[in-house]
Amino acid sequence: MTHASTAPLTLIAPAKLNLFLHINGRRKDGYHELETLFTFLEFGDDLTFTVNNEPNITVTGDTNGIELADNLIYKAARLLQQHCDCQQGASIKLLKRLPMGGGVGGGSSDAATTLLALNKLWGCDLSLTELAQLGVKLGADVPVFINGHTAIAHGIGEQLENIELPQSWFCVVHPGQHVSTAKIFTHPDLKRDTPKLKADWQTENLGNDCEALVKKLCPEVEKALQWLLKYAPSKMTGTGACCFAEFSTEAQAQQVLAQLPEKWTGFVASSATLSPAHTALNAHFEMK
Ligand SMILES: C[C@](O)(CO)[C@H](O)COP(=O)(O)OP(=O)(O)OC[C@H]1O[C@@H](n2ccc(N)nc2=O)[C@H](O)[C@@H]1O
Ligand SMILES: Nc1ncnc2c1ncn2[C@@H]1O[C@H](COP(=O)(O)OP(=O)(O)OP(=O)(O)O)[C@@H](O)[C@H]1O
Repeated sequence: MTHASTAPLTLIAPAKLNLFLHINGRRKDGYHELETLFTFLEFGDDLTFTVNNEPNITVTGDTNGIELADNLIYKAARLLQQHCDCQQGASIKLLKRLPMGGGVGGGSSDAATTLLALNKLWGCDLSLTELAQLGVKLGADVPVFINGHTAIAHGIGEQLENIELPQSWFCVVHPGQHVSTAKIFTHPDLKRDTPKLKADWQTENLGNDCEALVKKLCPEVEKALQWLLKYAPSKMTGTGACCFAEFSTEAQAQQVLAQLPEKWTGFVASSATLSPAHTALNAHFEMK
């Protein structure tokens, strides 16, 4: 039985940061074996879902020129609808805050929030494991957003080991350049030979294997990192272009953001052990 609900539900699709990112090798299918630490930020896109009893799916709002069929929100909704043979549809409105191609996982997070929300709203009742198995078809980063917990990822990024981290504050800077994930992962100069971690790793000592190549290809990323490093330990996230500096208080992070050169954009947010999408979804369905 489905539980149709016509009241709109708004959920966040949070940003992720890769607190380190190691590339251990390349598989025959072209995908890379990774070790990376994912955390979520209390900052992201907003998605508003309104269920309808027709099977059509619409995506409106800040679609930024992405064709409906290419939008990861639409792809996620269709995938779930087909997988569950669901007769309902949805109107989905997007408020985009996350820079596209920024390394903060905006597209993957939008897809995961869509799967999480419609799974509940359409009454599909898939487990998180089943949703993650569907989600990985849309992108290697989707399962971590479905899992919803700070985690070390292995494999292509889909094998997750939940961990606890103390809360930090981050100043995230987008240096205006769009970096194609595919371009970085197919580049001959990418470092792909970092050995697997030993048990006693410390986040602060570990870097991002994509950083040297992206800095070479995108001078603005190098400049943004140099600028952030004046204030605090800083790294690039994912395949860039966003870079982040870590602080123990919000005030310290805001002080740095206030001095951001005008040519760049940025935001301050705290980390969250549990994805804010899960927190909001759990609160909504407990209230019902
Ligand atoms: C680099 C990270 O952002 C770290 O969080 C992700 O692993 C990328 O995840 P994503 O954007 O969801 O990646 P996908 O959309 O699946 O793939 C984008 C491109 O990156 C390459 N790719 C991705 C993940 C991975 N482990 N190895 C890869 O080589 C894929 O071949 C593809 O050409
Ligand atoms: N809803 C969406 N939001 C953002 N990008 C989307 C969306 N749907 C499709 N895309 C496509 O996905 C591409 C990657 O977008 P995204 O913002 O996830 O990159 P990213 O932050 O670098 O991701 P990652 O860190 O996972 O590599 C975009 O360039 C865009 O063409």
